[in-house]
Amino acid sequence: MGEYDVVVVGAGHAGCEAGLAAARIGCETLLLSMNLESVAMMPCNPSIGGTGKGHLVCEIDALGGEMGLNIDKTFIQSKMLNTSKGPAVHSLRAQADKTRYHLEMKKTIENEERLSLKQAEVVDLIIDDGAVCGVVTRTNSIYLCKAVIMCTGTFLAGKVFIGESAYYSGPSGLAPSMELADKLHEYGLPMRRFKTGTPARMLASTLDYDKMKQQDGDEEIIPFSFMNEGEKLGRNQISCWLSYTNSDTHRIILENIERSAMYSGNIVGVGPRYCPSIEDKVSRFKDRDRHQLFVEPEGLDTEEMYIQGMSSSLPEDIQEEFYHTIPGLENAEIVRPAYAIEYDCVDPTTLKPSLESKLIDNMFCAGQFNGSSGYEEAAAQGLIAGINAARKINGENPLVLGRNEAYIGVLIDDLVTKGTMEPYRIMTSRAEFRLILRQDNADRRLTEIGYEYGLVSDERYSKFITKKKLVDGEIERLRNKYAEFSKLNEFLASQGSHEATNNNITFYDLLRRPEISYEALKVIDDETRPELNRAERYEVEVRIKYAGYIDKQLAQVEKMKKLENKKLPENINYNVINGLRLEARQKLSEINPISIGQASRISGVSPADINVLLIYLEKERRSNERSERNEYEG
Ligand SMILES: Cc1cc2nc3c(=O)[nH]c(=O)nc-3n(C[C@H](O)[C@H](O)[C@H](O)COP(=O)(O)OP(=O)(O)OC[C@H]3O[C@@H](n4cnc5c(N)ncnc54)[C@H](O)[C@@H]3O)c2cc1C
Ligand SMILES: NC(=O)c1ccc[n+]([C@@H]2O[C@H](COP(=O)([O-])OP(=O)(O)OC[C@H]3O[C@@H](n4cnc5c(N)ncnc54)[C@H](O)[C@@H]3O)[C@@H](O)[C@H]2O)c1
Repeated sequence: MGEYDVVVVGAGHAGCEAGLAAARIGCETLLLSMNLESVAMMPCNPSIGGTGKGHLVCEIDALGGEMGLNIDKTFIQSKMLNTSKGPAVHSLRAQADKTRYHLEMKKTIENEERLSLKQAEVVDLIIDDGAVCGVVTRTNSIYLCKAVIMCTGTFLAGKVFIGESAYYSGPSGLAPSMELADKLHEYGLPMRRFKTGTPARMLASTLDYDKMKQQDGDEEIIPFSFMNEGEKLGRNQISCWLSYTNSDTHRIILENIERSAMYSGNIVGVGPRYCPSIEDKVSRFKDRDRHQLFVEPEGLDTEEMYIQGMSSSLPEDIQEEFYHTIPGLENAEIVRPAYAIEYDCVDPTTLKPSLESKLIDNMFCAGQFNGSSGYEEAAAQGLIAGINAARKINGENPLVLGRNEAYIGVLIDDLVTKGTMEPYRIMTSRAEFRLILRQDNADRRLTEIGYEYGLVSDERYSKFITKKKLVDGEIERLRNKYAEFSKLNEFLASQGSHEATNNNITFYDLLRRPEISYEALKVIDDETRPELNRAERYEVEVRIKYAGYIDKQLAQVEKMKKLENKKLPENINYNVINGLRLEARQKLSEINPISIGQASRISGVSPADINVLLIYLEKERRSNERSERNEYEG
């Protein structure tokens, strides 16, 4: 039916980024989805971002991906979370209009040069000499290609559970992908069974809003994309609502717990620890007398409300009973019941850091297929898989982001190095260099890389360079500029700064005081102060206020880099290296790390094993040097 450079299987959040990235880099790309209604579909929470996830979206954007731009077009409420904590964990979260999010992404894909979107179910791969070179669809069409990107999400052998009922299905009543799942097992890919769940949806007009607490978005809109300015994006259009479970809710759930598919033993898949079902929360945290839940509109043109925090696999009659005990939901009409879904995914330790399979050449993998959970995690991997499929075709080295460069680096390194026994969710606590991996500096960390790899447009790049120059210039100006002594102590007192000074002091040092903001300095600053926008002012302030901590972290990064730069050859035979423990030999052979740094993060590889590897590398280096010299001399 056709020949392409890249075929992407699945047009969820991973597949959309993968397809766009490969096409933007110059590959003729085909994006196949079982159903075009599932393009960038949100089968669960109608929101993008949140703790850790907001960071991923900013990074995707800085590299030239689409998720940030798409949510900026379609958000209906925006909120910065964790503002009472340090800037490292500030996380942007936006409610999306679910349907508009899907339609806007579909439109972007439809209008992208070199990218074709088609509805088709892939049922098999064509593999020649260990490398994938095409796909076969249910209607026996064959598409040949140089690389395939697997992004099948929760559809692969999807099975839905509601109480005692269980049936094969994809999410939201869509068809599951069964044949492809069988083929992947046949090809010997080590597959896993994971599960996830979603709460009920309720009819907005049947809720009692007087009994719930209104949750409005922020006054000031902060965009996800570095290309946008908040003031131009529109405003918050909806409210969310906060309510709580109570002892009646918990009693009903506990009395019927055996009827939950999770507890009856029907579900074999492992669920996400950090998005537990309400059954899990009530049974695991028995001392808690209530759990909070948010009622969130799914869009502007629908009456459906999402009940965040209350996913379940209890039967429908029990769902009716326990949801109705919640203040505000007493008379709620359930329009879609909560359900759990089990699906197949691959063991991510069988992937290289480029996201290419170690078992089938030219097959790249991304998203829920790799054992992660979440739209943002999926999109981040999709982007990298798209870039690396294109680079492999062009004979170039893959893009592998370090743990010090991006949350995307942390996410992929965790998956391919440590593996995961449950759906993996990103969290700020998973990153060791949080203070340098902030949302606000994602452009500084990644836009040049995106430009070099061919994804960032000239327009984005020049916007970034202008911002960089402005911010760096302003920091330099503040470092060299002294406050006028006659105005100083009066200013300090006005800011509640008790530490008066008898010395001259620079604006830079003034700004290091926690109680003094960049904005406040304006009154003692003169006309040389440049006009900065919100993002630029924020970056200036954070970089000065946290300079000490940031420098400390950068020094740690330098240490880590030494280990990351010590590359391990791909064909190393760990079984013949003396001194390695048996477990280390097995794990190192399985993961085949690319560097000493990656090796040191494999569970089961001890510091003593790392020393053995370092000695081995040094011996190899000397022996290579000797043979080179001998060759030269003789
Ligand atoms: C019930 C439920 C609850 C969830 N809860 C949340 C949540 O609250 N928040 C959250 O962020 N994430 C949640 N998730 C997970 C979230 O949906 C995924 O993490 C995210 O959508 C994964 O993106 P993806 O691109 O990997 O896969 P998906 O979005 O699932 O997309 C898969 C795509 O692959 C296509 N496809 C599959 N097989 C084939 C085939 N053989 N041939 C052609 N096309 C194929 C599908 O049509 C679809 O387009 C939930 C998922 C479900 C179903
Ligand atoms: N819910 C599930 O069953 C499930 C299953 C799989 C994956 N996930 C993952 O979970 C993420 C969604 O997780 P979640 O359900 O924990 O929600 P979330 O990550 O969006 O977090 C919700 C939290 O956001 C805060 N919040 C602030 N303002 C809010 C508002 N107006 N409305 C709602 N919450 C507000 C609250 O602290 C609340 O606890 C997805 O990104 C996905 O990765 C969830």
